[in-house]
Amino acid sequence: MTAQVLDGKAIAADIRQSLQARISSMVANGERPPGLAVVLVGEDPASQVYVRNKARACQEVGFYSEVHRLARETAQPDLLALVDRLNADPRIDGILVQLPLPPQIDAEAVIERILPSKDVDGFHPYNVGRLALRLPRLRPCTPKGIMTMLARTGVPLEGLDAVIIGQSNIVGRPMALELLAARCTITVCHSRTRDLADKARGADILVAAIGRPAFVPGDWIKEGALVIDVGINRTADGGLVGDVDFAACAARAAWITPVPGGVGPMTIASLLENTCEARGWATSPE
Ligand SMILES: Nc1nc2c(c(=O)[nH]1)N[C@@H](CN(C=O)c1ccc(C(=O)N[C@@H](CCC(=O)O)C(=O)O)cc1)CN2
Repeated sequence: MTAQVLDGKAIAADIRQSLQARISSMVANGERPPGLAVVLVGEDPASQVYVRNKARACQEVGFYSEVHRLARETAQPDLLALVDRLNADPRIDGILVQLPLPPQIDAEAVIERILPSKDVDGFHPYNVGRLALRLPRLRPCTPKGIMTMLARTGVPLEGLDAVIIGQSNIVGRPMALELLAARCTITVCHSRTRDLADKARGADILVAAIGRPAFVPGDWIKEGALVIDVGINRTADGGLVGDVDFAACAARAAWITPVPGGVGPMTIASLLENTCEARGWATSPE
């Protein structure tokens, strides 16, 4: 089998186009556009790229947006004070603090300070809890974007065996909750998992979110599987590779996401959708 490529870049462009049309007609009717505040602490090069891409996407669809760039040495009380101001700002529907944060800042304390109704990352315990209860409000962007891509395959997910490699709060854990809600059977693997290759070989859906370049070889892939690559690993020559060996895995999978141009752009598209939802504008279900 040779996999069909799930083109996240194209799906994200579709989503932005329909949001842009919706927002311009709402604004023409006198409505205030959705507003997003993005906060970046420090100069991590990858975070700078993601924040720039988020700001550009906001501009493209017609959001009100602000980027707050704070020094790497910023003290936690100063960051919390900014979050408080953004919580109280009526132009701002969504607040996102780019992760990772420098070591002097407790990321959990910052996330918990954001009003759950403005938590467009979906990381606040309230939003994670609601997802766990199958009563989702604002859903974490990367798993939400992956669910949108899976829906585009047209493959019914119910009853499939899903294996997730990686147990992070940003991807692995909420991904498990999303796929469980879609009635898949879930295995979450991590650094202590035994017989990882055997577990991966049983997967109808394999999500690789481990942060190790080309970690998943072709012979871990079940014939006809859906392979989702969340990895963004920078090579010495400045290129990007995912967590799966793309060519070898594509030879066995039915569907596969590329890196770049797969999950990454969908993360940002989901952020835009979440900001519309935080504004009180429902976006269409996938
Ligand atoms: N507050 C958050 N921090 C982080 C999140 C998050 O969802 N919220 N996720 C990741 C990074 N991330 C979003 O912020 C992110 C990663 C990658 C991309 C993306 O578009 N990638 C492109 C390649 C871009 C490049 O050239 O580097 C692609 O895959 O095609 C968007 C968002 C950690 N932090």
